[in-house]
Amino acid sequence: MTLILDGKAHAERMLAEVAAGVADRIARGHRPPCLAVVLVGEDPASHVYVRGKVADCARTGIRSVEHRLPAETPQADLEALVRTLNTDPAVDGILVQLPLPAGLDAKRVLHLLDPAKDVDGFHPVNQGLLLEGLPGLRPCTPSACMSLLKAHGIDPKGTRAVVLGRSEIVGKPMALMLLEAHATVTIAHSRTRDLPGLCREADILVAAVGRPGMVEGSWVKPGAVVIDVGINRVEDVALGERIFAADPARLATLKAKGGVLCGDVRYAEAALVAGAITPVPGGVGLLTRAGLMANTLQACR
Ligand SMILES: NC(=O)C1=CN([C@@H]2O[C@H](COP(=O)(O)OP(=O)(O)OC[C@H]3O[C@@H](n4cnc5c(N)ncnc54)[C@H](OP(=O)(O)O)[C@@H]3O)[C@@H](O)[C@H]2O)C=CC1
Ligand SMILES: Nc1nc(=O)c2c([nH]1)NC[C@@H]1CN(c3ccc(C(=O)N[C@@H](CCC(=O)O)C(=O)O)cc3)C=[N+]21
Repeated sequence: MTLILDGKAHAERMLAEVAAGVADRIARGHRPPCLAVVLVGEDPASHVYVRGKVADCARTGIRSVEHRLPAETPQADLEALVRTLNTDPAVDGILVQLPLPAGLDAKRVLHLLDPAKDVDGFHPVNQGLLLEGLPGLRPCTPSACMSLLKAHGIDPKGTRAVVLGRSEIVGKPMALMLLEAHATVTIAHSRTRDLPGLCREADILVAAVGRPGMVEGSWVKPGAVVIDVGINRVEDVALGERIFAADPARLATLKAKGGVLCGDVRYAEAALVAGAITPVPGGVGLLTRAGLMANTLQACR
């Protein structure tokens, strides 16, 4: 039987833990932690994610302050806002939602953040602490994946892990965390030759690419643990017919609703082969949000 790594259940546990930590601080006379979310432009997916984060803040007792800026905001204005939030003693965590609209330099903004308020773990100081294996604010998505493995008693030690994707926010930190947990890690990307063959060697396969249904069932080693980080919205029926060939219910939803969310992995195919697998939706995404709440409490402390 394939184990379904249920992100929702684990996120609930993590949120309850954060809520207890917040309540404890308040009982001891402290103010609640405060997260500032900066959202530039009108990207619909970003608005959905930010709404989710604000809901999680409400659930855990964390105060949230949203700063919405128009897409045409000049770089200097965005940087000025970040500087203000850096020095505001009422703000514990700052999240600048990515991607930024074209014309804005995300790296320059992220480098400006006070590392102690960088709840995304994207600042070079925090990335450097992770590289050295030291405590710091760590990127939420890979932390969430590690936490999910641990909660299910899956120990990466000695396993062969393959991470698809080498971004600063998911792929690279994911590989470092698996390495820290004593896996033997390979990082694959768009120039990697023979991805299917490489994936078939993985005891733990993490997909963080952003290509719907790229990982086919035949790429998965029997019994492997499959972590699907990708969040993609598919609207093209022809594409859906290919990637959901083994998933008639999802194909029907796509046709009926005009779009569905799916990961980088063909879930229905891969679940037949894998030992354990995360669904999309209901997997890593919810945990990423819960991890952000945990990081905000940590930054506040
Ligand atoms: N669940 C969650 O909480 C989160 C989900 N995501 C999702 O995860 C996915 C990845 O996000 P992110 O890391 O930011 O994406 P990026 O676009 O920054 O990185 C994608 C990576 O995938 C690689 N890649 C692209 N195409 C291929 C291919 N055909 N074969 C092999 N590798 C390929 C790229 O390689 P190269 O470097 O060579 O270009 C790159 O390293 C997205 O779907 C995103 O929405 C992201 C953050 C959080
Ligand atoms: N500074 C920054 N930090 C981020 O952490 C960050 C970001 N920018 N930009 C975009 C990506 C993506 N991301 C997700 C968060 C939650 C879900 C999530 O809640 N997903 C749910 C539901 C999704 C839905 O219904 O649309 C699920 O998978 O079940 C997904 C993806 C955070 N990211």
